[in-house]
Amino acid sequence: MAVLGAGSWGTTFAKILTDGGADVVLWARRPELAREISEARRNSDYLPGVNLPVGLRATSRLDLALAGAEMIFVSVPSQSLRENLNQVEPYLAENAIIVSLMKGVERSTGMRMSTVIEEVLRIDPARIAAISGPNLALEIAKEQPTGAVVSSSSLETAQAVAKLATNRYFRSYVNTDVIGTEFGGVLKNLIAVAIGIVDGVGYGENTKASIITRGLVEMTDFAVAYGAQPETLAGLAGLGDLIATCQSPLSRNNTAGRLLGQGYSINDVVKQMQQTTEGLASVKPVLELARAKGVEMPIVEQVRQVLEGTLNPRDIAPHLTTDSGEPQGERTLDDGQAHGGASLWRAFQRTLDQLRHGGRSAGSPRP
Ligand SMILES: NC(=O)C1=CN([C@@H]2O[C@H](COP(=O)(O)OP(=O)(O)OC[C@H]3O[C@@H](n4cnc5c(N)ncnc54)[C@H](O)[C@@H]3O)[C@@H](O)[C@H]2O)C=CC1
Ligand SMILES: O=C(CO)COP(=O)(O)O
Repeated sequence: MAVLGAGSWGTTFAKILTDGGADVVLWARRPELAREISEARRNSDYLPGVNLPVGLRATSRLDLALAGAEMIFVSVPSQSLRENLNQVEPYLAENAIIVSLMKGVERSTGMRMSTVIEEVLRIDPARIAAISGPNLALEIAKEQPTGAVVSSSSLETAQAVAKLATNRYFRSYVNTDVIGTEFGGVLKNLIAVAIGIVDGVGYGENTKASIITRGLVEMTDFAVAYGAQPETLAGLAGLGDLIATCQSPLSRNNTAGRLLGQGYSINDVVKQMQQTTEGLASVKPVLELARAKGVEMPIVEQVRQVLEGTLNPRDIAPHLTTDSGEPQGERTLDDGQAHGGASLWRAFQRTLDQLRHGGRSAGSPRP
């Protein structure tokens, strides 16, 4: 099988698969990195201090990496996925399964990674899977015990991938909620940026716990509006990843937020970040998708304002400080009474909206 992308997560995932007994070829863009991985068994820029398994091979030749590969795991920055898939297509084995390891949406279209894969490679969704969960690469590369979720519209595909992506320190669970699993990974990055900002400003645990909890509500309402199961957002791909990313200084999203909170401008932060920071590119498309479904995301909105320099990081809060201040329940559009009226009303509005627009929601980007 092949893993495409030899950054921190691609290399770590190649190790997970190899340690699980699979025969893996890792594709690196740069020949010198492929050489370092194959010969020195190291990827010193991305995973300092980690010894890679002896069986893991690396190459900078995409044709060699893909030759006969029945399963292809993709871990490149979300914004370059489309261009990479165009290069993959000529070498794709018939019936190969493609697995996304990425946690972003395409900025120009708002599409999830599995839908970009489906569109570019024109393959049956049953041959596509996505993996997500609390998976800080360096911790897993050091073989610290961890869980993740493999999701595919085909349970059989999810199970086949999960069997291979399991070893003594890594356990893969399965589900068929691809929307919830992918959006969980995308949205927790945005909340992690907010928590980084809070850390950078110097606020304490109450602010963080309030933002994490309110953030989970935003994540759940958003994902459910696009067809996800709420339970997925309460699982490893939602709450699990939210906890890991918000707590850890290893998180690039959290780190970027911290720098913003300390007063650096977005340009300075982008210059300082050496690795992929998906959250920074996802804010705008996520807010557009939220608007299309009438979902309120005050925390993500404040992250956008801090990124644009229109909100002082010290003013970040679990709620918009400019809102009416009217008492409300904890779910969005909820009046606080213990009934399902708010969500029923939302579902009704959504159905009406879709009927008006021939089955698609108004002006919605393609998630
Ligand atoms: N690092 C982590 O802990 C985890 C990362 N992810 C996700 O994995 C994806 C990849 O992230 P990382 O490996 O962490 O990023 P990274 O920044 O460590 O590595 C990205 C890799 O992609 C390569 N790359 C950059 N531009 C490219 C292009 N145009 N075409 C092909 N390759 C290109 C880089 O050379 C590098 O090897 C992201 O979507 C991230 O959210 C998911 C779970 C954990
Ligand atoms: O997705 C991750 C952990 O699950 C990695 O988070 P960062 O991209 O913020 O480093």
